Amino acid sequence: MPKRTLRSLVLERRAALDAECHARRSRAVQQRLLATRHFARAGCVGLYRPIRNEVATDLLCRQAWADGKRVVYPRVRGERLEFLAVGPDTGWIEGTFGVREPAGDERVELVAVDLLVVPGVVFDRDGHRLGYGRGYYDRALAGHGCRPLRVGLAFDLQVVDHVPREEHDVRLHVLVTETGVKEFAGFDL
Ligand SMILES: Nc1nc2c(c(=O)[nH]1)N(C=O)[C@@H](CNc1ccc(C(=O)N[C@@H](CCC(=O)O)C(=O)O)cc1)CN2
Ligand SMILES: Nc1ncnc2c1ncn2[C@@H]1O[C@H](COP(=O)(O)OP(=O)(O)OP(=O)(O)O)[C@@H](O)[C@H]1O
Repeated sequence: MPKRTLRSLVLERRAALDAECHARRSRAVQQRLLATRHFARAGCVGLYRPIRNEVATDLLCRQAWADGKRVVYPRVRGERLEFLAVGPDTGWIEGTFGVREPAGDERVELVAVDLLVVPGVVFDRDGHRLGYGRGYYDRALAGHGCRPLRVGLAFDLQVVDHVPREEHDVRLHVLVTETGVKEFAGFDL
């Protein structure tokens, strides 16, 4: 199935989740990640501010702060993503594509991030993902090797057998859904 068809099909499925179901499943996904050694070990965690029924990240953010971890969120700058440190008092402004972005100005280089939660629309069983088709995360992560650890968050309804792949696609190390944590082969975690 072409990327665009797959993307709109899954977006439609995800949009159909009602608020209660979305909240319950988001909690389950986040609790699974919170229970991993990956989260426990990370001193700096990158999150995203959800749009369009993406898995919520609020519990991850609160737990990270409670643990004294550093938390960063992305901001779109032209074709690039920047990551900014965020605390409980950070303000948010409406950025590109309707995503809220930190108002602060404390930039953190991606090499200083231990675990990056990567948003996406469709995910497959080998760690490939499809975003909204602008390539921001693929560009940001190109050439970064194993740091940061790339973790996808998804509802099971977003996972398919095979996502069409291209040369520039950056594979995830770990995918977390409400039913499990999958660590992909080929990485030494
Ligand atoms: N929550 C979240 N934050 C994120 C991303 C993301 O996927 N999710 N990004 C991941 O890159 C970056 C922002 N990039 C984005 C790119 C496109 C769209 C999007 O909804 N595109 C619409 C068209 C919107 C328009 O052109 O006005 C679409 O594809 O239909 C959203 C975010 C950084 N922050
Ligand atoms: N490493 C890269 N260098 C230059 N351009 C890139 C790179 N990675 C992706 N792109 C550009 O981004 C475009 C969109 O890529 P793709 O369809 O894989 O995005 P996506 O994974 O759905 O989106 P996103 O990463 O934003 O969530 C590609 O057509 C390509 O031109």
